[in-house]
Amino acid sequence: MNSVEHNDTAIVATNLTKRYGSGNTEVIAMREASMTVNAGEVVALLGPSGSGKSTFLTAIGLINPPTSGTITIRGQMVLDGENAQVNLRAYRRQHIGYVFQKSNLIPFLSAIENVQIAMQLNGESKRESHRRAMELMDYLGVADRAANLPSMLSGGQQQRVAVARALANRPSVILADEPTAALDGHRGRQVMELFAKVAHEQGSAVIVVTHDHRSLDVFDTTYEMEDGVITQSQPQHLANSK
Ligand SMILES: Nc1ncnc2c1ncn2[C@@H]1O[C@H](COP(=O)(O)OP(=O)(O)OP(=O)(O)O)[C@@H](O)[C@H]1O
Repeated sequence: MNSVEHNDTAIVATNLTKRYGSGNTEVIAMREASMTVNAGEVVALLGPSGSGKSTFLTAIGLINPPTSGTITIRGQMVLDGENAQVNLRAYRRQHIGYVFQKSNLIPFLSAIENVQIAMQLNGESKRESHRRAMELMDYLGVADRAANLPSMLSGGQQQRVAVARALANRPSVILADEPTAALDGHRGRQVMELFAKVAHEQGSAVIVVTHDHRSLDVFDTTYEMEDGVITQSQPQHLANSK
């Protein structure tokens, strides 16, 4: 058990700053960006292209550490600036589900094997991982493509398999970078609703970077990023009640 049963704060990002390059070519992609997400909360992060959203998400996902600032997940500090406080690879595999802008499926594995492997790496049996992968793919409307290689699926289908893979280990943190960009409006909304359902039912903390303003009512909280700075927008339920 982790050390946090008493505390429902899932993610605390404090004053994250990220500098790429140096001297003339230095880019400050995040400036003292902070965000707290509770277990069971689903959050949208909006902002123009280049504002730093992917940089923020990959920092929380323990893929691209910040230059400075701290990230605490489930009560445990995992990154202090660039310094790892845990085994990042193992931590990521167990606790974080990540959906990238592109699906990043393994090209030589079938769709269902791509979902199963996430569970098998965590020690799940072949049989149980197959059962859960099928259940998730069914839920996402791609069960009939289970045996196909990613190259035989449409972009939207590949992305739905990637969402299934991210949910497979019931992670406590789910991060998605424009997961619905390749989907039509209806499917896109379904995926957003699925994230909200997983957050509310499973207690995961979910952050979704999105440009899709049509589905914002699905989210508990909306943040905006501009020039590397994050601000919280008006709480969604208040905006909706106008
Ligand atoms: N590896 C890198 N090296 C140098 N600069 C980078 C790197 N990655 C991102 N940047 C710069 O950091 C800034 C923030 O980029 P980031 O990808 O985080 O923005 P974004 O809001 O996710 O954009 P988009 O919506 O277009 O995906 C941009 O100015 C970008 O050019």
